[in-house]
Amino acid sequence: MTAVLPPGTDIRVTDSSLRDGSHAKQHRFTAEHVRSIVAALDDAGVPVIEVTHGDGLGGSSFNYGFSHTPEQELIATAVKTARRARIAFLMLPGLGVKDDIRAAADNGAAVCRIATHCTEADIADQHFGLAREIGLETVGFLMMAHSRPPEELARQARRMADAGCECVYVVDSAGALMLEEVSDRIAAIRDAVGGDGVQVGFHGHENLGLGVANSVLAVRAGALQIDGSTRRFGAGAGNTPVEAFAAVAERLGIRTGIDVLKIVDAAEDVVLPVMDEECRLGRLELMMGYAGVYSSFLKHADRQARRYGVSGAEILLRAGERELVGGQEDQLIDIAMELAAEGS
Ligand SMILES: CC[C@H](O)CC(=O)C(=O)O
Ligand SMILES: [Mn+2]
Repeated sequence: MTAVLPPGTDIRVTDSSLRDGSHAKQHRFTAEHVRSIVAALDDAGVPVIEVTHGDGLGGSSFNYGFSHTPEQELIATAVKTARRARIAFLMLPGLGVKDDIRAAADNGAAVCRIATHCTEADIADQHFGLAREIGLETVGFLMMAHSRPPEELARQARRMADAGCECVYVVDSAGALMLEEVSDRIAAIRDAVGGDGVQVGFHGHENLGLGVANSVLAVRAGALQIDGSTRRFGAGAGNTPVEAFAAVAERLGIRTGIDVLKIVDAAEDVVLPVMDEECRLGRLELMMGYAGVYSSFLKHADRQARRYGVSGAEILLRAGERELVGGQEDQLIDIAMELAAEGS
């Protein structure tokens, strides 16, 4: 079932605080965190709330970081707590498997979001197929979308749509896309798949401070689904802040269905207290947007910089030059060792 926009809205917002924020929280979410955040977002009218380990189903591991609480328990808690919102989960084929999708559906999740690197949509064929078969709504993530031109993303989007994806997202994993670079990508995908009723979405990060502006341009180019995280609770400098986006959208006449006063209270009184530290646009975060590095590499790069006594910014610059993709976090160690050997 392609996402039907909630009555009286122009677009649908998905809040990713309890999934992308898992990177910032080093995957230490508890059931109580999920209960309090879902209750507040649901009350503010956020229509979709994503809950999973930061790296998706099956992400709890030595490489990515172990979850405090099993993610299926967190998903079940979110489903029990939400009165109106649909609960979504993320999965990266290979990290998560089809049985994980079945388990999330059994726990009541309604939206299955499947993420691949933006050149590798074909690895998700069977996962979209299964998700549709068991009645889940499907969303596809083309990650690191800054790294490929609009026409290539459009070809990958076609592949996802043919496999059963109902909304293809341009995912600015590195927070590196700037303004028209977003519009052009959204428009190319909309032209490629929109005729078949497939929607287009945008997932932004704040590493260049452009999350809200990029999201507005995405809507103007035809995106019907927009991601954000309340209080920017996400990887890197965080995601497009839902409360700021809701306020700007309202001023621009774009109806999100989110109550601005309630979401700013949720940001301040409920989400902020759960964060270990506020997501900020500091040196390393900015460097991720500048160099085009996966936002979820932030904590890993920072850890290796301290361990080897080298510059975190230099690590990120090299990671950008090498076009590292998700799953290659261990190469940050190699880069840190190289820098240490070079004495820089
Ligand atoms: C590792 C999954 C990743 O965090 C998905 C995402 O939110 C992104 O690429 O921005
Ligand atoms: Mn993200």
